[in-house]
Amino acid sequence: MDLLLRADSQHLKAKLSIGGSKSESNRLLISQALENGIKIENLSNSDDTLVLQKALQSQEKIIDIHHAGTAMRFLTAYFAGQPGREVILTGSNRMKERPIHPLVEALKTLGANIEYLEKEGFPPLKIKGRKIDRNEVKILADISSQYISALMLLGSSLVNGLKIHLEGKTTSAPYLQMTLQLLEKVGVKTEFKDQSIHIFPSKIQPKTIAVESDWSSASYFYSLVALSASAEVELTVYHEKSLQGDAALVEIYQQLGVETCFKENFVVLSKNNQDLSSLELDLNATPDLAQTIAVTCFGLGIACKLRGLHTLKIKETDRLLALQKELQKLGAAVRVTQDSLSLEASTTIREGVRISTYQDHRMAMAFAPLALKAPIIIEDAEVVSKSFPNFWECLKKLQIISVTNP
Ligand SMILES: O=C(O)C1=C[C@@H](OP(=O)(O)O)[C@@H](O)[C@H](O)C1
Ligand SMILES: C=C(OP(=O)(O)O)C(=O)O
Repeated sequence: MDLLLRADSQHLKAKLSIGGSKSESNRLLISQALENGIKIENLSNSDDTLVLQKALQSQEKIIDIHHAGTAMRFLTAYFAGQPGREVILTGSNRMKERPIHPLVEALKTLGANIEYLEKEGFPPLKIKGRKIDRNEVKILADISSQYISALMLLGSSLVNGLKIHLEGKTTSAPYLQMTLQLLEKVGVKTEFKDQSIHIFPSKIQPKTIAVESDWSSASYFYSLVALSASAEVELTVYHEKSLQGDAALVEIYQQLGVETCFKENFVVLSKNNQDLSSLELDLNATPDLAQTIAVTCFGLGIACKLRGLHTLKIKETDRLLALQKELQKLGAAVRVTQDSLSLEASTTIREGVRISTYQDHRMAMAFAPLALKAPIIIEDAEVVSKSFPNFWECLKKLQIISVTNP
């Protein structure tokens, strides 16, 4: 389904309830599978969470996690440590191109039995679960933090705990902190010192945990507010103290003219004047914000230089190339390298351009706010369900009107 989007008003006013964080939800689902007394409130309704939940309940031999990176990585470690269980873990065509060898090799050194069924180093995998009693492992930390979170979650179930030594420059570091803090919340003792993470032998506690709403999903409303004439947009449930690294939005978008006011369990976003002519950021810690920020800068006519983006090439699509192609269609002058994107300030935005989304939810959601500047067509708009199934409903509440299959 393609959607033509146009804004009925440049003034945004709405109260929106955003779904639970998929990252927090997916970690807690693994902890819950290990200790079923754990209760989760405000669980994400994203496809990535539903697919993980279904996989954990399934007794089937073949488990297909589609596009969900965290599900693929967390389940690889989880099933490797389930004695007597044998599964084939597979995913979408794109998932079969997303590397998993650092995690598989680390698990094998711990004694796991895992085979690659197609291409060496990539899903699908055949996993024969075993009791894992070795307790020390090293892993490359610069490709995806999800491998390390997967090991930490497994470590919380091991009788001897687990010591994980990180090699190379850590990418997406706040996601490791999120895993550690959620493990602590369910009673697992952890320590992260220098380049080593220690998960101490612990008994997971049957706690009730409330998931905060998803800050990556909030980014699209920050972009909308930045591109509006004026705004008063309430988003629930958010707190000033977050486990999610993408809460860094608050500071980043302050530079782009968005003010955040924290209330009891929600935030109010409003529009301030900004006179920035260019923005330079290292997004190594917050890769999921890159597309939103690049598009906001384009819409505001601000130049930007975004660095620390090497992981974008192995996400749902090659996000650097996808951004470059689609921004160019709109008239942008943009260059990309293996790990950066530079955008020149532009004064015009072409109208009625069809934006391809490359089966990437964030391509659809990052470009949608440009409807405030010019009518825009988003192709395969249903892709948003990977992380944010209610996204288009929220846009409707902000009077961004959509026409189906233009
Ligand atoms: O652990 C997580 O929940 C995630 C970690 C990040 O991936 P990488 O560590 O692969 O960058 C992020 O991009 C992804 O959306 C969610
Ligand atoms: C990269 C993402 O997800 P994953 O790696 O879990 O598929 C994302 O949600 O932007």
